[in-house]
Amino acid sequence: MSQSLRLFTPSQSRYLALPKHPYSKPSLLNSDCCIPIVVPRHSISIRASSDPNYSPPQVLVTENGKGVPGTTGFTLAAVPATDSSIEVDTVTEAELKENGFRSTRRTKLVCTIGPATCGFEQLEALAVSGMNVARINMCHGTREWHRLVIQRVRRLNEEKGYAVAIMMDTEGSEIHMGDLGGASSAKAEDGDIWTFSVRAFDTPLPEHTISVNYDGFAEDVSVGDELLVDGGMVRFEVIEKIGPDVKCRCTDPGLMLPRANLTFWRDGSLVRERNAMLPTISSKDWLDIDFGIAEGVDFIAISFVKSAEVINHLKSYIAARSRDSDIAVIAKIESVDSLKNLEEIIRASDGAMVARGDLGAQIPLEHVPYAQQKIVQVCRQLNRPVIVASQLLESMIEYPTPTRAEVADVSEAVRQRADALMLSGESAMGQFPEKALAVLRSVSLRIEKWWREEKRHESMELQEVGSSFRDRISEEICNSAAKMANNLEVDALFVYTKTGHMASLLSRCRPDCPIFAFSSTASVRRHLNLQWGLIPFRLSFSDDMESNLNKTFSLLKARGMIKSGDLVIAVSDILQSIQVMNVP
Ligand SMILES: Nc1ncnc2c1ncn2[C@@H]1O[C@H](COP(=O)(O)OP(=O)(O)OP(=O)(O)O)[C@@H](O)[C@H]1O
Ligand SMILES: CC(=O)C(=O)O
Ligand SMILES: [K+]
Ligand SMILES: [Mg+2]
Repeated sequence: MSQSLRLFTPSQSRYLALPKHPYSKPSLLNSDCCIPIVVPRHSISIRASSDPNYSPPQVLVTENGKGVPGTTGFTLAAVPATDSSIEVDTVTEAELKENGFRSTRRTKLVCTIGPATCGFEQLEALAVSGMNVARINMCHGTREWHRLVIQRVRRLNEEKGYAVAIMMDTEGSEIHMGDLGGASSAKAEDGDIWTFSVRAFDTPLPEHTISVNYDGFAEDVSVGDELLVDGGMVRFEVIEKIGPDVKCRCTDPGLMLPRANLTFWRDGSLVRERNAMLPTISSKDWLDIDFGIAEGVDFIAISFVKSAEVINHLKSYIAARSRDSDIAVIAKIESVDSLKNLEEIIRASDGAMVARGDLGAQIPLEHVPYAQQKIVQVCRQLNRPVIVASQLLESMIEYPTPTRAEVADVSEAVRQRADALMLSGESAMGQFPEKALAVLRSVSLRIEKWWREEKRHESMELQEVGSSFRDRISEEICNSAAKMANNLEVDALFVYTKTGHMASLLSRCRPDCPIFAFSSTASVRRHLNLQWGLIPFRLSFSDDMESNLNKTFSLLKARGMIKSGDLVIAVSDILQSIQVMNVP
């Protein structure tokens, strides 16, 4: 058994397990890592250490969770890289082989994971259907549940070659209802009287009672105010205040979901009393952020961002806590303040989300489409990925087909060339998560195909973003390469990038052809998976572009993903250059 073991470390360096052999090259191991591998009948996990003084890495062979006697004492030896040392997922590979470059999907897809999708097979089904990023919402579920989902996504990536990134979304401290004492929803009927209370209740809650998370609630509201649940899905009128209890009459009936957001309005405008002073990141959020850092999530999305300051604060916190981590911070634009400070917030962030659910509760609904367009545009100008989120396919929580209006809404976000579209309830707790994802995918593909059929190049005038001279050179190279790619109708752009920056600059140009982005770390590869038009590959490359290109061509040709004669433009941040060539 041991002679033929092949181990893949997280960085995909290759090692062979040699039984009872001197530990020759400890420095080749990356870091303290645990490598789960599966061989017939046995599941093996290996602990390796990069410390040269450390005794040979311990190998523990387990079967059904129990150690197998006589199987310790393996050591590791490096194996030269071979043909398969390029990493891409099987779905992309099959798509490239079958349909060619041009038809690959450019718009990325984010799925909120919930009870409907947290199983390994369900997560795998989403990955097969095109999920690029898995989102976990810290408003719901327990820490153990979140950890399990993260582990499953990791396993999927390791075992199947996907680069599904993990996004953790904070709860934020705006006003919301409690968890309904465990009920999945509560129905409010026309004329019903409900009590909204800041008291701490034991479960079960008294009938027609909703707990509210914000202590100042009962003082801030006034009799006559209109109380909106989830941005108006259900409406109440405040009729009486009795200490911590606020009695309300339902004026617009509907279904209330656990932890639904609450806003109150007076004389037609949103009331922001002391709740305007609530911190963007609550003490619970900080604990969740610590959890996210410890678990090494790829993105942390911050709810109800009001200013750039909170983003800067969080970024320095992350940097201090985890020296090598590259967790990206996504600003959720879902409040009046975030719209006021839009540019500086986006400049400070690594990306943004148009969180239309709460945004639509804070500004009049008819303002939301313009806000969306504006946020998408600003993000594009400042070279930050942008996600359009919430209610894209809301009816598919219950029904297997979307409404025409929903399809039109998805199309509009694709037409705006947002980087990514997001499913919320549709994938978290809906009845048709895979069907909903399939709709996002097919609508994206259809719109993108129209652009090609009509030869409609992207025409947005892009302002300069680079600050240093070197950055400006990279930017000019990418702008020119994208333009050349459109004019010469090349098959693909190749970009070799250490940090991912050069790939994002190409993506920003929204070229007609797909962008093959080669990076040497799995983490950069996952981050690139949120950006428009990028097909992220993991590949170790050198400073010699000639040899990088030859290596890539032969690896991709061997796997049938490109063929002789394909026209390619290559750029890199190693050697600032543009090369145009046919695949030999
Ligand atoms: N981990 C989870 N466990 C249980 N239900 C969940 C979970 N995640 C999401 N849901 C359900 O899916 C619905 C939609 O998810 P979504 O992430 O959009 O949350 P939300 O409550 O609308 O808040 P947000 O404004 O943060 O998006 C939730 O209202 C909840 O009912
Ligand atoms: C996604 C989210 O937080 C919202 O739409 O409100
Ligand atoms: K949230
Ligand atoms: Mg929200």
